[in-house]
Amino acid sequence: MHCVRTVTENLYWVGANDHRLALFENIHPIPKGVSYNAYLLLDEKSVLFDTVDWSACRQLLENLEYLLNGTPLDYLVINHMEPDHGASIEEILLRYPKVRIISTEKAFMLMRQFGFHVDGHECIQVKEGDTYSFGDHTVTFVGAPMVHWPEAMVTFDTTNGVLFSADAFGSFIALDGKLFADEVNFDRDWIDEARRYLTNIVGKYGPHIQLLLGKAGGILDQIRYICPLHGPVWRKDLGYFIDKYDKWSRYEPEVKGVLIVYASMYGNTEAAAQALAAKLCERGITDVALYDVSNTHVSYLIAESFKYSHIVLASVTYNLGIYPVMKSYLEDMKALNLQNRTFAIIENGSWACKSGDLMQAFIDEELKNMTVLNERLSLASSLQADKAAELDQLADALVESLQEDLEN
Ligand SMILES: Cc1cc2nc3c(=O)[nH]c(=O)nc-3n(C[C@H](O)[C@H](O)[C@H](O)COP(=O)(O)O)c2cc1C
Repeated sequence: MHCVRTVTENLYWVGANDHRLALFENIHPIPKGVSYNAYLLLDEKSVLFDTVDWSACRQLLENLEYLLNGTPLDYLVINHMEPDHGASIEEILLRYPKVRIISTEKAFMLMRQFGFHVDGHECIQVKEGDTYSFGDHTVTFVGAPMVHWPEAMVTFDTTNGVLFSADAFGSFIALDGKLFADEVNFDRDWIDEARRYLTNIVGKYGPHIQLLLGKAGGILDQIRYICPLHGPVWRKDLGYFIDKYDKWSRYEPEVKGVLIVYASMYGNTEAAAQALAAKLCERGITDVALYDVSNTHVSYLIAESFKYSHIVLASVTYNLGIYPVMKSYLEDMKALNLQNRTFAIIENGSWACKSGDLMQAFIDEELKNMTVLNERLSLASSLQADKAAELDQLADALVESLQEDLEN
């Protein structure tokens, strides 16, 4: 049975939802699922924009069969061939052998690498600025390399103002009947997962997103719909989401507040993290989030690190090193290019405390444009009363730095 939604006149969402996949890219938990979006335009010619993951192929085929109603599929536009969108290409080619495929040179190369068997079908190679008409609708193709693979492009329909934005403006969470961002409470229920999607999947490529935003900026007044490959379609308040993307891709914090991430085996470092959180709240800084690095998947920590302006790292020393899970979180920050944050450090050790110096060195040497506050809290096994003044100094320094940020 088909399951489709109308985007706008003659344009349909023909994708599917996935609640079975536990790990996106086999690494990021998606407890609320994900959607694979594909779109069908019924003009003089019929055009399918992208396909879906192999697990959702059957639903896509039923949706196409219903809407095409016995007529052929004329074109398949592949904006992004990564297997969660491109895996069903081959099945489409088998079912609709006369379909012409439109994509970039690199995408065709990668399709062949992945064994999608496009040869023998008409492959139309397009590049930045090329246009194509399907009848009433004329589209322009715009390169979007590294958002999120090198072959990616986006397609803009100049007739109805629809931007097929590939992985840009996507989000985790299955749609489950809803299609538009204005049909959900996005700022309450979706923004955290949208941030987690963007920062972990494409976070490394901020400058490439900026490039794409620059291109979109030139036609902003013409864009009426943003149709991404995951998550809801945007038709209202586009500026809200574009502004988030702008901040994330410039590595600018969204919130002047404090993220505290602690690594603790027996609870003493955790107690110091909790005491600091209480001191901050007592000083009126209530935008404080606290996480145990050991039981929080790093994708959540990365998303929160992109959100907050200040990050406190509290770690035990472990075999003369940083606690391994904390180290891995720091490595992820580096891999995803996080910049422009202010850090504070709490260290703990029972006989040879090293974690503070090591974390400081990592931030200074491996990360870009970071500041580390001088006020470090050093613990010998547990937080004792004689450290009360140091704890206060750390809280004061964080408040002062936040206030400086707020004034700028
Ligand atoms: C396996 C293991 C290795 C440790 N290695 C060190 C070390 O190299 N240097 C040190 O000063 N403390 C070391 N510690 C002590 C911890 O850094 C920390 O002081 C202690 O676990 C108390 O903090 P917690 O309650 O937050 O876990 C180690 C503890 C464990 C369990």
